[in-house]
Amino acid sequence: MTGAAILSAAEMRAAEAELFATGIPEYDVMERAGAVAAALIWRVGGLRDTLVLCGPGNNGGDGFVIARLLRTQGVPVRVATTGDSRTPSARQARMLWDGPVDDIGDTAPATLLVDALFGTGLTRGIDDALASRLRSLAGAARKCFAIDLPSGVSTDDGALLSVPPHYDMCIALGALKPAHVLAPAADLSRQIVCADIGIDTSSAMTRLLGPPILHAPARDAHKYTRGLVAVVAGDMPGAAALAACSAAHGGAGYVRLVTPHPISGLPHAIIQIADHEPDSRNALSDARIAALLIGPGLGRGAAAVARVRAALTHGHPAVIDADALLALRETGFDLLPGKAILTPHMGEFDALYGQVSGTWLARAQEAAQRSKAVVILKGARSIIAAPDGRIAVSSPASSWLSTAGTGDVLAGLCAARLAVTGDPFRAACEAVWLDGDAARRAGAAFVADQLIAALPAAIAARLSKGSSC
Ligand SMILES: NC(=O)C1=CN([C@@H]2O[C@H](COP(=O)(O)OP(=O)(O)OC[C@H]3O[C@@H](n4cnc5c(N)ncnc54)[C@H](O)[C@@H]3O)[C@@H](O)[C@H]2O)[C@@H](O)CC1
Ligand SMILES: Nc1ncnc2c1ncn2[C@@H]1O[C@H](COP(=O)(O)OP(=O)(O)O)[C@@H](O)[C@H]1O
Ligand SMILES: [K+]
Repeated sequence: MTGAAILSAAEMRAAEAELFATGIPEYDVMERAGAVAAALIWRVGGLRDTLVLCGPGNNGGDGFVIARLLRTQGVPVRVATTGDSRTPSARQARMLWDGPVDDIGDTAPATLLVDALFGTGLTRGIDDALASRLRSLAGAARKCFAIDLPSGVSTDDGALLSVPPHYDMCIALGALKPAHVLAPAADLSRQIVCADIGIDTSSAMTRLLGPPILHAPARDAHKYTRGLVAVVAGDMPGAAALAACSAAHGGAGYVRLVTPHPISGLPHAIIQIADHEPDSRNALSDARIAALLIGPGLGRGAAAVARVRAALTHGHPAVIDADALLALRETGFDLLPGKAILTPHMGEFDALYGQVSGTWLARAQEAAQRSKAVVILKGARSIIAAPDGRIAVSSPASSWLSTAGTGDVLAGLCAARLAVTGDPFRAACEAVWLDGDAARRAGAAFVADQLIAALPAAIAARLSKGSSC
């Protein structure tokens, strides 16, 4: 899996412990962290007067290193603290700082503010007086930097434990944390930069969604080897039509729309199969179907549940969306094929899985394990979870996606990528990435049809070198 690693506070501590076990002293890692952060602040802030706020733990220790290194560059730096430094590394960093140390309660503001109060060690909301002092110093500064995390956020779920200010840059140390990718904490910083401090993150199971590498069809490809997608339509044919078009533009070799009523206005390339049998038996028994999509416009009630049940008996790799997700409440998850992608938005997620506790990452993970399927929890940032523990979190997508039919487009795209790759997690990751990129290309106020039109360009941009189009 590509994309920057996302580690929880406990995983970060374990990764640091592994690094220390190789013989690297903890303080050296703090120096490294401070050096990378100071270089980033120097690049943005230059010689402007700077106030570094240092807390009692190692986050505060990072702050003392940053202050010392900026000072050696000639930056006028002041440090203000909440009190004593409580860890050995923080004390060492403080000892090496030879400038004055103010009390945070009465220090003067500066042009640049560096928040090194609390990082992954925050256990509860910071008290109101300190939180309000942080906000007023940040409000008086021209630029604010958060070291590792904005002080006052919960590392593992992105909740705000107190009311933090907004930052121009958050410098994540060693790895991203869930609070860097989950709202509301993730929305506090205009820019989030991850600083390499020597932590090995190669085995991280949770990652930011990275750009996929796609391949043009093989030289000897034909429509069936490229992937046959069957889309099952229902009561509202428009949604299935959108999904079918999306599958066709998403790279499938052949798209069949199995529909009870002929749909006009579709591209001729989409083959419509009249479905006069309620169980679609003949239309779906073709062993060449590489991905089945059911849900967009399906409808609800006993007939829809029966249709889902019948469609899934063929065992084709499947994408289950919209109304078909609700039907799964009746059928249970055992009906799902070995390769399946479920695409609930938050409402469908709650309806399907009930109240699952924990962070959104943990909830998506538990849902994937319970249903033994890849789950895309859709939202401004979508979470893609596989039953084996892998999770990818997308960067925020264009908010213009909040328009009717874009879920159908994503479902069709998932089906196309599933048909092409045969790998549900990879397909889901590719689909979410391409969907987000197509939305960016579609610009403002697009409708779902225009999102589909932008898919070929999004795919072309991710083709591997050597792929011809
Ligand atoms: N362990 C390491 O080697 C490294 C740690 N690093 C830094 O260390 C940070 C984690 O350090 P710590 O574990 O010391 O934790 P923090 O520095 O985030 O904060 C912990 C301290 O704050 C106190 N505290 C927690 N919640 C509080 C609250 N609501 N009000 C007042 N005090 C509160 C705790 O009692 C403790 O003294 C990371 O975020 C990162 O910035 C980096 O230097 C990289 C290396
Ligand atoms: N505010 C937003 N910012 C970014 N993406 C969004 C936002 N709101 C919705 N989306 C995306 O738009 C799509 C909407 O899907 P869905 O709710 O199923 O819509 P529909 O049923 O109308 O097709 C999902 O891919 C979701 O991730
Ligand atoms: K901080």
